[in-house]
Amino acid sequence: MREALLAALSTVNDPELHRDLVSLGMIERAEMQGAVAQVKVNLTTPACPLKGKIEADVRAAVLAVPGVQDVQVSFGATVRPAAQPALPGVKHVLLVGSGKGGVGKSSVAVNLAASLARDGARVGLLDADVYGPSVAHMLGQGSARVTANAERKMQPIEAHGLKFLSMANLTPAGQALVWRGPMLHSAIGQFVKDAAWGELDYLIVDLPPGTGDVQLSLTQTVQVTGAVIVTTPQDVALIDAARAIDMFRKASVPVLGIVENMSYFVAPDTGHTYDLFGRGGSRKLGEQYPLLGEIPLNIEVRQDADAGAPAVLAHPDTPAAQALVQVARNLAGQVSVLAVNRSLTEALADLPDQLPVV
Ligand SMILES: Nc1ncnc2c1ncn2[C@@H]1O[C@H](COP(=O)(O)OP(=O)(O)OP(=O)(O)O)[C@@H](O)[C@H]1O
Repeated sequence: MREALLAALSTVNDPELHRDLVSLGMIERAEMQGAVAQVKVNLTTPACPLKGKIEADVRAAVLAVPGVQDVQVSFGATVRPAAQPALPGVKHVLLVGSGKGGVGKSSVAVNLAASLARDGARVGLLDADVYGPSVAHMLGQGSARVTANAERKMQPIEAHGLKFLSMANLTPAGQALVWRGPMLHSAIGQFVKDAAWGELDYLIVDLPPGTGDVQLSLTQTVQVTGAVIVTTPQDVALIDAARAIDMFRKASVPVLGIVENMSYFVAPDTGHTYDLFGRGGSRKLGEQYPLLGEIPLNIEVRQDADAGAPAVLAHPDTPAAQALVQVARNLAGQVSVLAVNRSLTEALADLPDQLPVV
């Protein structure tokens, strides 16, 4: 009977990976208890954007097996690491960048991290926006101080289900950082490598806006899985976003997608939609980069950031929070696609040129 279940499950494709669940090694359990089939699917990320579809497809395929009267589908998740893991214990380093300042990059980074953590992933957030660190404030930890552990490594601060490090928790409040390139380079290196991040599925890095020293440092210091570009639909932001994309391309960092923030505003009193900065402009950035989502302007996003709680946790039912959750899941999906495709390519490359004659 197990063979019949597996045969049925091998007809179900992961909608993003375009291969069947059995050959992807995603079926952890397939057995009968009486007339009820028990199937456990091990997803490639707990933030799987298409979990609902996978569940419906599994159910339909297994119900077609003769003798099966009902199906119970359960899920686990193991994030597949990048071909070369970024750091010991860290499966993926994901950069969040923008060309222009003030487009909401830090707000997006904080909410992506919180959303992935709420979905069950182990998440770290590094505030590499050293000149304007806002992550600590957005997580309500502006006055926390970073401590060192027994191995003299920086101990990330824990808040809202994730770990983070920010320059704001190392320098006295209100003081500006006046560092040149080489000092920045070593500080970023320490943030990444000399911190006790522990086991992480995703380390999200909030970059400073633009295309400068910090961005370059990071891509040289650590194996990055990919970058996300945050922009508004406004032409000036899009022009700068295109520059950021070009920088990542030159540094061989894959661009995993675009997030269009402040896409539109729905007036709470009239329900009218206003496209304050234009709309849909991110599509102009090119077909080759997936649009991970369009996030409306919502007063809660700003208020929650000021109050120190990510909107995806504090106001999960608002349209902006829902859009941010979707962006986080779409991003996790893109990371899975990249990781699975890379490991397949590597496995193929490892095959001998000529298979032995048996
Ligand atoms: N979707 C949104 N709705 C409402 N307010 C938002 C939204 N996104 C960001 N904001 C607000 O806009 C301001 C700028 O956001 P944020 O600091 O995240 O931008 P940034 O791109 O990281 O800026 P910087 O270039 O300074 O690093 C903040 O006050 C934030 O709360």
